[in-house]
Amino acid sequence: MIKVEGVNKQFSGVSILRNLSFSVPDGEITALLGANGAGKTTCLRIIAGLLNADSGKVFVGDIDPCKNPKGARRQLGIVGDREGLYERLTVAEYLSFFACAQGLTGSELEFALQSVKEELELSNLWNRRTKGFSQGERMKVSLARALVHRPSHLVLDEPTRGLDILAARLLRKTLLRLRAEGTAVLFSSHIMAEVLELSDRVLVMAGGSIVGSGTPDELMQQTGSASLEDSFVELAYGNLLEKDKCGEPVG
Ligand SMILES: Nc1ncnc2c1ncn2[C@@H]1O[C@H](COP(=O)(O)OP(=O)(O)OP(=O)(O)O)[C@@H](O)[C@H]1O
Repeated sequence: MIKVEGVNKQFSGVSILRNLSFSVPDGEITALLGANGAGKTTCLRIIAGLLNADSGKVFVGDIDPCKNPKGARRQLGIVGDREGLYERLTVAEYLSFFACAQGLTGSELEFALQSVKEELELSNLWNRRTKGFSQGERMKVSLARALVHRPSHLVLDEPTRGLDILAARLLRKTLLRLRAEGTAVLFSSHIMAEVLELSDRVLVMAGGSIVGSGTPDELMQQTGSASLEDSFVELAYGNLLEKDKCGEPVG
């Protein structure tokens, strides 16, 4: 389970996350939704240990990434908003480097590399240097890096960004397999069809906190909406839309 407890974060004196709390259960896929700038990436970067919260706590399993970043990283796969590939390495060298950094060696390392190569259909890219890779190819390699050490928790920031239809399908299939194996999966997205297809639970962020959570059906019931998209708009922009209707300035 991933737990976020009372997390606050400011940038240049502006509050981005305010007493943010939620949990991501094992064996479930949880979607994190929010308007542009709502703080999703900031939240995911804090869980990944790439950014410190001003206050509050995060747990990956039992581990606090602030106290034990290496231990948390072993249990966590991250697909971030910046791919950060090492362009002079081939895909095989790059993934091998990351798997070794997570403590894999010998036959265990070989098995992990082969598994990820097959599952993510990376054969045609395997011995190519990543310099010049397309966005979709870069995303596939990032996903492979996140999965190569078989983490029990997975955090993905808009993972289908740049993927073509077949690659997006492959990603969805992979996430569903990981869920069945008990992995706790958290992903951010703006694509409602994808959220509906994949998520067990949805978290809606606005104003730096969670303003709605539940299954897609529960959110629709709570807001009296006919679709998940309408529920999201109601929860994430409801106050702004009300103000707009009253002729007050928005923003
Ligand atoms: N390092 C930083 N310095 C200053 N402001 C930042 C920094 N990182 C994020 N922000 C600001 O924090 C807010 C939340 O950004 P964040 O990237 O978390 O949003 P998001 O929900 O992921 O948005 P999107 O859907 O557009 O990707 C934005 O207003 C952003 O400009």
